[in-house]
Amino acid sequence: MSAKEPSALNAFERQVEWIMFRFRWIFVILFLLPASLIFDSYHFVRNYFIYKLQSAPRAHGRKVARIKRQVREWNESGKKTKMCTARSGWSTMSFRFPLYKKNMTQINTDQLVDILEIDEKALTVRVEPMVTMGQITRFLLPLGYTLPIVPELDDLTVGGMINGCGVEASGRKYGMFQHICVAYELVMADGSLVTAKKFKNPSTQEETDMHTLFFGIPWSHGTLGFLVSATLRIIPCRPFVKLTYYPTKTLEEMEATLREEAENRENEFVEGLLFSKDRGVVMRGRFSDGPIDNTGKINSIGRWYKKWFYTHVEDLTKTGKVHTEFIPLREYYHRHSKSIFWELKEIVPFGNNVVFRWLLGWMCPPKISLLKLTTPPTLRKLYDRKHVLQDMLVPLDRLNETINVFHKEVEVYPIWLCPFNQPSCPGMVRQRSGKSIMYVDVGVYGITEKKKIMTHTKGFQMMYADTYMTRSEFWEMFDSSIYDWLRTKYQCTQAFPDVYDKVCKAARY
Ligand SMILES: Cc1cc2nc3c(=O)[nH]c(=O)nc-3n(C[C@H](O)[C@H](O)[C@H](O)COP(=O)(O)OP(=O)(O)OC[C@H]3O[C@@H](n4cnc5c(N)ncnc54)[C@H](O)[C@@H]3O)c2cc1C
Ligand SMILES: NC(=O)C1=CN([C@@H]2O[C@H](COP(=O)(O)OP(=O)(O)OC[C@H]3O[C@@H](n4cnc5c(N)ncnc54)[C@H](OP(=O)(O)O)[C@@H]3O)[C@@H](O)[C@H]2O)C=CC1
Ligand SMILES: CC(C)=CCC[C@@H](C)[C@H]1CC[C@@]2(C)C3=C(CC[C@]12C)[C@@]1(C)CC[C@H](O)C(C)(C)[C@@H]1CC3
Repeated sequence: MSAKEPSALNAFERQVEWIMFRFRWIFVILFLLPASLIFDSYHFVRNYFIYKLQSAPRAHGRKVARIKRQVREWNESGKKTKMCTARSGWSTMSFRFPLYKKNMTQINTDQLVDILEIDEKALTVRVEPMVTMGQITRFLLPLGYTLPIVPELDDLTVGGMINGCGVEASGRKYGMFQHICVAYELVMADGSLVTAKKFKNPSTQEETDMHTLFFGIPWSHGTLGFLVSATLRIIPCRPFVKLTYYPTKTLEEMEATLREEAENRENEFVEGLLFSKDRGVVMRGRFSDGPIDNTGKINSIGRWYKKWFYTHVEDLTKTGKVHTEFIPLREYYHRHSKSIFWELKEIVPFGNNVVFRWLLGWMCPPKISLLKLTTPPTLRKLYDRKHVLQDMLVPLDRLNETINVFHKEVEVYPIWLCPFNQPSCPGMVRQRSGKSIMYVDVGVYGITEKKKIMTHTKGFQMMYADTYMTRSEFWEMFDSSIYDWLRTKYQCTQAFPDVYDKVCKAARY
């Protein structure tokens, strides 16, 4: 790790920065909360009608034909620049704006926003890539199904979760988002439409190729082709999660409890939160029909007047006692949305105050995309210097070591701990042990006075976060064997940038 150079700001600039940071809530409350509500209501009504009219499956063919035509036109016009999606930088769920988009041919995938079909026999759902997590849970839960993995923030998209990556507390059982995918429909660089999927015993060259492509897509950030639909596994669910909180008093106890619960086959969800290096809580959840056996009460944490989830958890750790309660399933899935993990406290410092919650909590949270769109450059610079955003995926036995590094270098709490199962299969994220290994996502998000640039860390880094790696460090972390082969086979080198050129610091503002 190396220290970041302090930028030379004069006293006036610092004051402007400080005022913008401290009083951003005025703008957020007056403009962004109502705008977010209008935006979400519009999409809710639109999706409702599309669902009722059942028009999405018919429209899908037309949308795909349009994308194929755009790619063919790019081929015919001499392949002057490389291609990327036309999704605007401000609407993506990462801190940075992708600079690379300006100089590329943008292929419009923005209309791919619908759920296409549910197959209750095969237990799958077919969706377009711009479908969001909030949209999926709203659709599936009333039917008694859920995705095995629902990454927290409502606006995360299926395309982002597959081409980037997605983790959630059920990862202990199901792995990462890519591991619940059954098939990808892709428009390739030559304008052809292919379906990449897993074959038990690929028998033809075509099947072998599609099998390999299936493993190559996750983490490739749209540098192999355009995803136009994905078939995802679904599982039956129940209306509540029975959640038990185990407070821990040392890092060793946290690691041991997290491992024990993550390896317990009866658990559906396991997640940890560290509030200081030693003090934390492990939460284990199981599907449930509610408090029929008097083992706890219902806590509707998603209601507008309820405290932010992580503060509720912290209060429970202070009692030092094991606690059990029942949380409605959808509210559990989106438990970190209302407070944007713990980021909203920097933006609306009194957002968790009981009066604010009762009066305006129903409009929260502001949409991340609108927050991003309206972040002035001055504030971006401040976040650049003082804000840490890191998700490190490390084997669970490295947890202690990783926390010690984060504690020494940035000391930001809470820290999010999300165990997930990493199978030994090919792809960019690769462990070659031949068996599945329990990993943990160590998520560090927040303002710090001690910001350092994380360069040498063992494990895998999620690429939406702050990355300062060189090209060689990047390819030391990720496995390029399938990726390079697919890039050559499908003429991607001329059509798309290399994944490093999309995620490195220079490519993002
Ligand atoms: C010069 C060159 C030529 C190539 N030619 C071809 C080719 O003709 N056809 C082709 O398909 N690929 C080809 N590839 C890609 C090749 O499949 C990958 O590079 C290779 O998979 C990585 O090598 P590996 O020894 O680590 O094998 P692995 O990646 O471990 O495994 C080989 C294949 O087995 C399957 N597999 C392995 N583990 C699992 C698992 N847990 N679950 C399900 N499936 C699994 C995957 O499909 C994988 O592609 C080529 C690569 C190179 C560099
Ligand atoms: N719980 C979790 O796991 C969380 C995960 N995240 C991270 O947030 C990131 C951003 O999410 P989100 O805003 O939804 O996604 P983005 O729009 O940021 O997409 C991420 C990448 O995937 C590519 N991509 C997206 N859709 C397609 C498509 N249809 N075809 C080809 N490529 C595509 C994009 O390519 P292009 O550059 O061409 O647009 C981009 O490089 C994710 O990658 C994830 O890692 C963030 C918060 C929580
Ligand atoms: C793997 C997991 C669980 C990741 C969670 C990531 C979140 C904490 C990230 C994703 C998007 C994110 C980077 C964002 C921000 C905070 C951290 C977020 C929410 C904020 C809201 C911080 C304030 C900034 O001014 C700005 C609005 C630009 C960003 C937007 C994106």
